[in-house]
Amino acid sequence: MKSVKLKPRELAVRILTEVERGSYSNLSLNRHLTAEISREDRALITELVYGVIKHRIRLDYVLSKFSKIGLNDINPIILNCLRVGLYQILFLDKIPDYAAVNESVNIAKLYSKKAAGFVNGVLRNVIRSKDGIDYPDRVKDPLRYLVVYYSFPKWMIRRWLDLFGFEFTESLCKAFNEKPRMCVRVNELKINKTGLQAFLDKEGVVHNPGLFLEEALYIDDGPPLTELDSFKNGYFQPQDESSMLVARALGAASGETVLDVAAAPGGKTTHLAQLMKNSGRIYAWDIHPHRVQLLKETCQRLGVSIVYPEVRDARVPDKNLFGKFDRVLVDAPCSGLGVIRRKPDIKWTKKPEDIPVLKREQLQIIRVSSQYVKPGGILIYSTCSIEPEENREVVKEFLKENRDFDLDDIRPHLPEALSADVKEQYGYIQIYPNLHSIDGFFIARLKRIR
Ligand SMILES: C[S@@+](CC[C@H](N)C(=O)[O-])C[C@H]1O[C@@H](n2cnc3c(N)ncnc32)[C@H](O)[C@@H]1O
Repeated sequence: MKSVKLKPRELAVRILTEVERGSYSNLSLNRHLTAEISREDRALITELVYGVIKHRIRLDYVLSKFSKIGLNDINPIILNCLRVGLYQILFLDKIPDYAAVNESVNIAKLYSKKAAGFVNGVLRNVIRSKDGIDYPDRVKDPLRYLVVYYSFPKWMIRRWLDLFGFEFTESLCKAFNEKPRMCVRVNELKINKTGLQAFLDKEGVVHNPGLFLEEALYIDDGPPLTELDSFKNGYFQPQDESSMLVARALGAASGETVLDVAAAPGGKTTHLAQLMKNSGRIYAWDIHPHRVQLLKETCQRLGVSIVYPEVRDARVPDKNLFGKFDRVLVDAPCSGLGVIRRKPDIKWTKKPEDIPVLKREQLQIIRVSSQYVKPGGILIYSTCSIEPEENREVVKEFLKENRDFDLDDIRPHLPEALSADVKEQYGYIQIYPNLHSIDGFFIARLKRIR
């Protein structure tokens, strides 16, 4: 059966079933959302897939109250039919409840009449009682309430309650469940901002200015980005504003020699090249060959010619390069717990035991990479995580064992609206989606003082 023949909800059920079997949701969506599918249908399928992934615990909690069969005993495809139907009933106002039920029943019919009857019965029962669903008590059992109502694994909520307390954790959960806006960076090597805005207007794209940065634009509606001529011509690069702050914080100037040790797919490398006006040299490494290939393609599309990509393991030191770089960027592999808005699978794929493993790897990478910085040079350490172990603890441990480095004031390199949030010692910033409306990120600026 070819995907293009499937109806949007059928396709959503199929993608969700693939994701449960181990596919990444974004890759599965890209594979199935072919050009033949209308813009509206693509938007609906994406909404249903991400919605069900984001709200899985809450959906299953409600279903288990209305199903006589235990959820583990339901065929995975039928269970996803139920989840897709329920997601529309609970979260999408624009779809009438009866339409959501009928569509799920029709998909179930493809499997068996009995399954269709079951789906119909469960969803109709939910509709009758949807305003009186009994969730865990917010005051008496805050942990379980947050887990169920916002659908996060218990270990994450426990960790955040310890770190931030209830109010902040709840607002963090809400922000992570919001639909992220698509942000792009104007590629000033090829076009200026007004030029790009005019081009996007002609392509029927609805765009709005960045929240913090001149070079950022939000794309709020329009055709799929990668199909636009403005994309193919390399006039912009999809990138969140948080991620753009990293290259800004490094502060590289034209003509300098820069090393980016974990560079693929190249969002920050190509931003650096832009800030350096495509003059100087950027050595860009990544451990994964297929990702280095992506980086090369991005450089080519954006007209960046000062990047020297290489497949390399940043944990392995290269003595010949010690002290050779004006600036080094360590955009470390991390848990990604700051970007759950964009990658909801992270809720279910990351485990608490991953964090100490990542921390060890991050420390290894920063220790080795710091040796490439010239005396007086700058080292940036960044992650898209909000976990202190991967962030300020890595920096703290690194500084404790490296008297050659010190924190350097990051504030002059940040937009004013954010520099106010930099805490004493002024060397780093932690960005949270609930406070700043951009992805969760950590950026530390260190200087080699000896
Ligand atoms: C956060 S991502 C980098 C994103 C990139 N800087 C950008 O802005 O597009 C981290 C990268 O580190 C790479 N990586 C993981 N372990 C590595 C290692 N030991 N050496 C070099 N790269 C590594 C991963 O393949 C991944 O591409």
